[in-house]
Amino acid sequence: MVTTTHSQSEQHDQPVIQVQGLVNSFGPVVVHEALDLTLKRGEILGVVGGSGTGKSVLLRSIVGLKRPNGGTIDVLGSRLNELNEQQRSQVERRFGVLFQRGALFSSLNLQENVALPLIEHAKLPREDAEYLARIKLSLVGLPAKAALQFPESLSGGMVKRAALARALALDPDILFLDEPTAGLDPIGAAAFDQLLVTLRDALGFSVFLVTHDLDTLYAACDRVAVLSQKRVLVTDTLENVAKTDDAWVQEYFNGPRGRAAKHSVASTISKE
Ligand SMILES: Nc1ncnc2c1ncn2[C@@H]1O[C@H](COP(=O)(O)OP(=O)(O)OP(=O)(O)O)[C@@H](O)[C@H]1O
Repeated sequence: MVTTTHSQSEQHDQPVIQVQGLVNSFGPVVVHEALDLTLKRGEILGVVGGSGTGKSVLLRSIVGLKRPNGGTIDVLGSRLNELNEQQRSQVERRFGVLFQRGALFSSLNLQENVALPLIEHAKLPREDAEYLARIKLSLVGLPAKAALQFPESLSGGMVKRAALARALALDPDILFLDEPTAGLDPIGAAAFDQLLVTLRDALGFSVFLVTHDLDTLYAACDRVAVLSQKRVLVTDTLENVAKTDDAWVQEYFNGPRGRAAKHSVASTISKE
């Protein structure tokens, strides 16, 4: 059984992530300046913004892959920059991460791929880890026979599902997804969005979701955070964000693609 250590200071009604005054730069290039962001418990937060606004850098700062140049990041009741390495890895064990190019290992079949974090981090014996891996693979809607298949023999949608199963291997409290529907056809992308919502409802994790996909925002996100001008310009429901007086927001949400995504969700709801 996988167990997690919950911080005693963690309160149920606290946000699971609170970023305040975040600064990130690479040499002279300042990416974030006084950036604030909150992820509430159990929500799916869509993080959007123009290319190069720092969505991936923000994700990487929170999961510990980029050390911020300033500000604070509180995750699950712990202030990250005050933790020692061991405390930090305990917090990070409660994350599930699916990177855009977060490829599976091509030399391992799906069950071995998903079992890997269970063997490495939860120290489970291989047989138990692979048994749990098969459960995770079925949780994301893959047929039993897929467990023994190798990534290269599968469709893009199936690989994405398997990568999601791996991100869920350690029963994370927070799932980080970077462009999860990139490269999928619209039907595969819609199925992935639906799966994400179903799993969130069933398992109760919180989701930090970087995306360019307007359909995903409409279909899966409870709130949307817009990155612009080195900070989070606005975080609100999609309806309210779309009313924000900002050129990029207006073009993105109320331009032709935004209107099409809105219409497509409205017609799906009316058919239900
Ligand atoms: N390791 C790095 N070294 C130097 N600059 C970097 C590094 N990583 C990111 N950057 C810069 O930080 C800025 C933000 O990058 P980031 O990848 O977070 O943008 P993004 O909003 O995710 O973009 P996109 O939507 O195109 O994926 C860019 O100007 C990028 O060139």
